[in-house]
Amino acid sequence: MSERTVAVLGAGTMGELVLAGLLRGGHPAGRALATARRPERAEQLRATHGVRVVGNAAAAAEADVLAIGVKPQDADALLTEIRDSVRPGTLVISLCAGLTTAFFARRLPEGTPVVRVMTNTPALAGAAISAISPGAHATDEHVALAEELFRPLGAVLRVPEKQQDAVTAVSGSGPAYVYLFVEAMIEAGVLLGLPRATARELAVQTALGSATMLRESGEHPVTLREAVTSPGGTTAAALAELERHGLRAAVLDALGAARDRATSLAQQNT
Ligand SMILES: NC(=O)C1=CN([C@@H]2O[C@H](COP(=O)(O)OP(=O)(O)OC[C@H]3O[C@@H](n4cnc5c(N)ncnc54)[C@H](O)[C@@H]3O)[C@@H](O)[C@H]2O)C=CC1
Ligand SMILES: O=C(O)[C@@H]1CCC=N1
Repeated sequence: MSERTVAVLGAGTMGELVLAGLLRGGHPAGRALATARRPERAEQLRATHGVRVVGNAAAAAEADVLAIGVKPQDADALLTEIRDSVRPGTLVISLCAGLTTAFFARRLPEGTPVVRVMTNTPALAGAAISAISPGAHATDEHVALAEELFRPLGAVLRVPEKQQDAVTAVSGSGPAYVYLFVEAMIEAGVLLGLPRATARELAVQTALGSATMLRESGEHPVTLREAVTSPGGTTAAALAELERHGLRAAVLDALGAARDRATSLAQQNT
């Protein structure tokens, strides 16, 4: 990867995380480009990362790998802008929720390899999970390049493209569900009389510890939950309330809604 020039087109929240990961992984800043819509944003990217910030067409003409970090609704306009500048064999990597590799292929020169990646914001802490799917013209080598680009952000895995909308529902949007749950635990702690700082420390460390246990023990969540739940005890009382309020059904419906939204983004942007 280090001998290739990588451009992040639309370096917003996710694009900047990809850029930062690339540079953290030792990629020379001289071989990294970014594009931005606002001049202040361009200046910020230059100052923070020491990369060149250029126009979309110039980036597309120079780079060997293009990471597309714009919102799904902005992808069509961006692709129209760069189409005539993309060189044969340039690898295009989409970060966009919902949009298919076929959407990109239709708007790029014939045969352009496209790889679709769904990552998530814990990339900021090197703890993302990035799911990678090759499009029609992407080879194993292209997927390996995408893996190399996303590995500094955290874990990577390959998934068939037809699973990407479900992946988006689970892990792409997933951090928001976890933050909501932790936020609710903090508020509940405050309601029970704990100082806010104490409630925050207890809730955050409990989320971190529980996630660490899930990963390191390899146990099923049910087994870990049962180990916390004493007969007639406090946890059983709490879990009964969560079930009574339909937590499980709410999660099923929420992830279904996220998946459906990803699918409709694709339908609105064919
Ligand atoms: N935020 C998240 O947690 C995740 C987002 N994604 C996907 O990543 C993509 C980006 O999302 P965010 O980073 O959250 O959005 P964002 O709004 O922070 O970043 C998009 C950036 O693209 C820029 N942009 C738009 N059109 C442009 C153009 N023509 N030329 C240059 N720059 C342009 C915008 O100014 C903005 O800075 C989306 O497609 C989203 O579906 C995927 C996984 C997680
Ligand atoms: O909310 C969204 O549409 C993006 C995609 C996954 C996470 N954030």
